[in-house]
Amino acid sequence: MLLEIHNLSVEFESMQDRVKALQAVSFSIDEGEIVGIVGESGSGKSVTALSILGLLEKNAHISTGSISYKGKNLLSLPKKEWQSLRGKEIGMVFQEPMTALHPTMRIGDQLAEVIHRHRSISYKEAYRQAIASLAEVQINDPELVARKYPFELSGGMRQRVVIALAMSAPPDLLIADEPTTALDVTIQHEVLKLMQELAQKRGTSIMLITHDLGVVAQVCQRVVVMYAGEVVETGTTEEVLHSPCHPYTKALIGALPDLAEQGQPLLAIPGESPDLRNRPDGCVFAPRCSCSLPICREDHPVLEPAVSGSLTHQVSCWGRNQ
Ligand SMILES: Nc1ncnc2c1ncn2[C@@H]1O[C@H](COP(=O)(O)OP(=O)(O)OP(=O)(O)O)[C@@H](O)[C@H]1O
Ligand code: NI
Repeated sequence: MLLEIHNLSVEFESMQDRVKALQAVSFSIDEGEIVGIVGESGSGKSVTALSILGLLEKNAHISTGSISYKGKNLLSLPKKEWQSLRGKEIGMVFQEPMTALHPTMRIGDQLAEVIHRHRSISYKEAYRQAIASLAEVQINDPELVARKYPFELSGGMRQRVVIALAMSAPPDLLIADEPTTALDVTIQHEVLKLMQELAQKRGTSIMLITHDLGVVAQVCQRVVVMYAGEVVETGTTEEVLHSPCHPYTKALIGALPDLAEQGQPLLAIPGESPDLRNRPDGCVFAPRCSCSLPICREDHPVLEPAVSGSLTHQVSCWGRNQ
């Protein structure tokens, strides 16, 4: 197993209150696997990503759990070691490519600089490889693009450059937080395909955060469904999308006209998400659930096999056998 998150809980503290953003999150990512993380806004997807990267804000407090990467718990690693994994072994791509790029540095130099830093080769050779990596992310005329500044490129081109940057080390794990949300649908498709191909070629695992179940259907082998900072269901893409078990997953999928179609953001389901400052004792989804039982308001369910004996398909729901 490349990455194993176990029982991870994260709280944000402020003067007034304490927001429990993640509650006992557990899931894993295997070598070469693309795992989709889905869930409505505020469900804790980005906090999970930032926890792995060691980029949580100062007011965040990891109250329980471990994040084991290649068998080492990142949370107990010296800060320096964790930092050196980031950008090298663990790459990242975020929604807004501009944040990853230096605004006043030419594309070719940015890439060459990173490549030069991670490998023991001359700058000249690194620049040559930078051009090659631009070609690899299917940028036409890479020599020309290498001389441009980020603001001179379209959003889709910029995100390709960021992917080239993230893949240049190359990483064993790529954490992509809604990498294509800001792009238009046809470009989204191309950029995703590109990430998928690069990952396959290099054996890179991807943790892909997305709002788009069509994207999951297309590129992910496994899915983790999050709700209010908890994993409520997980399984192979086939299991989760075709035999969803949790009422929340069912609601998400039921609201979609066509799963195979990309570019359909998750629709809002009725009701409000729970107050993360004051988590309910029972199931977090119970107040919005159309099939809740008396026990759902009292006791917290845990992840258990969705059908008896299943090792992959797990769900946290008292009504799972009904
Ligand atoms: N620095 C912070 N201080 C306080 N609360 C925070 C902070 N960062 C995140 N949170 C809270 O943690 C919860 C989870 O946020 P997160 O950004 O992980 O959601 P998300 O699933 O990525 O949502 P989206 O789909 O909108 O990106 C939210 O309720 C958010 O308000
Ligand atoms: Ni997010």
